[in-house]
Amino acid sequence: MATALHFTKGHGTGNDFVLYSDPEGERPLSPGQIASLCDRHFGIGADGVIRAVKSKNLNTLRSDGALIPDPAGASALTEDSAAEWFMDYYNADGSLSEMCGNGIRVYAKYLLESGLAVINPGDTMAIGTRGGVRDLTNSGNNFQVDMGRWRFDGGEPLVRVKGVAVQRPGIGINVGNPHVVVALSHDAELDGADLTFVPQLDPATPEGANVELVVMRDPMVKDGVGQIRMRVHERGSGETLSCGTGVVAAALATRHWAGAGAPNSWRVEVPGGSLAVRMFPTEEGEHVSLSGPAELVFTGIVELA
Ligand SMILES: N[C@@H](CCC[C@H](N)C(=O)O)C(=O)O
Repeated sequence: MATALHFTKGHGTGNDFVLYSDPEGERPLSPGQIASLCDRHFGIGADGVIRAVKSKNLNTLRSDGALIPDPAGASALTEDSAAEWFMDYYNADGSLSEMCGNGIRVYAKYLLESGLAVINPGDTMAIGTRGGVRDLTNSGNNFQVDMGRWRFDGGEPLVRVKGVAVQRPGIGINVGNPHVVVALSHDAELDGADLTFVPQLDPATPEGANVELVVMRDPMVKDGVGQIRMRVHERGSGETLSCGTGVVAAALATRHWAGAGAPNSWRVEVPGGSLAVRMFPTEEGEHVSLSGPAELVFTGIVELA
């Protein structure tokens, strides 16, 4: 039986999402339904699906159709009791991801515009994710996300990318979700990469990884801000026009490669626009933030099988 789903389409620097509201946790979708919604020919078309659900009601749909509570919701509330809303994020192939840096800004805008939450300019709101609670600040026309602690993770696998002549060493960085960042030599090499194929990692990681290809701008630092260009192959979604967590991982990797004296503010250009990254000290160690636009484009109703 087909049922109707009210949705909103949104994007952050061209990384696009289907968002829908399910505060009580009555409508989690199956991986097949998510893949159908994201299909660019037979569905709405998107890089991912975001379900707006209250943290206390977070659940998942088992393959036999049973709804089971997801402990990530309770964990979010334990971490921060203010994290009333949870970003339940799925890639275009229906797989789960822990975190989405563009999606969370679009999600905040969706909560705001649909009257589900109030985030006045200058206000900060805590949102639960499977990668931990994230604080979002409404800075007027943009949103800034405190992406929290980050870590080197996953070693330095060799990365083979179609269209790039030789294998390159990457660097594994986790910002809630897993990334491998690879430095390329120049713009032509970045433009020549064929990201319709999944980059091959050696050794492969069981949970997979998002792979970012990066080129430093010339000069690499302008007015105290580091500048890089990036393309990305997202786990579960393929090449996208932007990836917020990938942008953060790329800035962290480039600062690491640049060594002592490298800046803590970065501007990262992606095919869909540009995003700002800032590393800053906190009592619990260094945090990193991501700032950029969030747009809601249209709403609609879709019939779900
Ligand atoms: N587009 C996102 C990342 C989405 C999840 C990613 N594909 C994964 O599987 O970890 C972003 O803006 O961060």
